[in-house]
Amino acid sequence: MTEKALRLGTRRSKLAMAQSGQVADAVSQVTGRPVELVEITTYGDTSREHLAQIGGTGVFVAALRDALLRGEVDFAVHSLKDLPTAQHEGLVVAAIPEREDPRDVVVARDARKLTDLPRGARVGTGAPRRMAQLNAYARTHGMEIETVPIRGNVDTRIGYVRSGELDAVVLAAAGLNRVGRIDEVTDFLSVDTVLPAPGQGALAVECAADNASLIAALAELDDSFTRAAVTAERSLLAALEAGCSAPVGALADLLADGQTVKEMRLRGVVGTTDGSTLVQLSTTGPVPETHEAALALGGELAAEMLAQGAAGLMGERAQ
Ligand SMILES: NCc1[nH]cc(CCC(=O)O)c1CC(=O)O
Repeated sequence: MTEKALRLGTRRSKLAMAQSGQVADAVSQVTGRPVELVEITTYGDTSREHLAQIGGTGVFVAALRDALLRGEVDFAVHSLKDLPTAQHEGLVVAAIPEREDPRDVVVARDARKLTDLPRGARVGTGAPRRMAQLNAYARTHGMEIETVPIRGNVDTRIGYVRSGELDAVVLAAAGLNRVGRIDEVTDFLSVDTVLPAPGQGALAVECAADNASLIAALAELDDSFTRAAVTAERSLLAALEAGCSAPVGALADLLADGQTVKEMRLRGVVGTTDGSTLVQLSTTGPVPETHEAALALGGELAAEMLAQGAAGLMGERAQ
């Protein structure tokens, strides 16, 4: 007799289906149960407005969470960078699997890199965080680029380059990896040039807080370092009182001495979308052993950034 299938709620975009499918396989392996994908449409999928205009964080996750709370599905997979930082009543992030490449990348015509885009190049991105850092880079490197707000799925965005409407678009490497289009990248951006969004490249597997047996099974997919890193990054975002459409970048990584891991470093950036002002800081501390320690690392860096005027740079944020 086969066991009853677990129901995985997912958006139907190619990216969501790819990452849900990946987690479905892993969950099936640890539970020995089949996993069935249940497609759910979210406001973020149907709205034509720019993300920054829709405003609220988590437009992509609200419908999935409703389905979880109503018991229509057993668990859901989110891109962690789209997940609001506030804990949601009745739900728990039961697993954060190992993060993949957190970097942003460029897909440009003529195989160009960011540094050899032509004068006046039109570069598409809907993220204020990317605009701020790309414009700051251009200003300090004597380049002239025009950042153009776009949205849509990966195919749509790359389509603007293929059609000649834009010279380049900036996307997350992780998303391109998941939909099998990483070969089209023409430049992997150093995180010193563009710091990724908090949680970028990581997934969150969420389920009902009272489903103890599923929580225990999903825990096997959890990667403790990724969890500590993204917890620190998201703590920084929360302490800046910013959301996923704010011009905030954050990345935590490990500093090692040979084979020995020494410390965790957390880097943060906030800026105006025109790139005229950036507050860019980093801090290091012992590798957090607890959730509270990871939160504290983000809180410390946020306090330093706020002391340097970070709050005043987020006036353009959506909410
Ligand atoms: N902004 C939308 C979004 N949300 C998650 C990803 C994929 C990368 C990830 O999971 O971090 C993307 C696409 C992108 O930013 O290019």
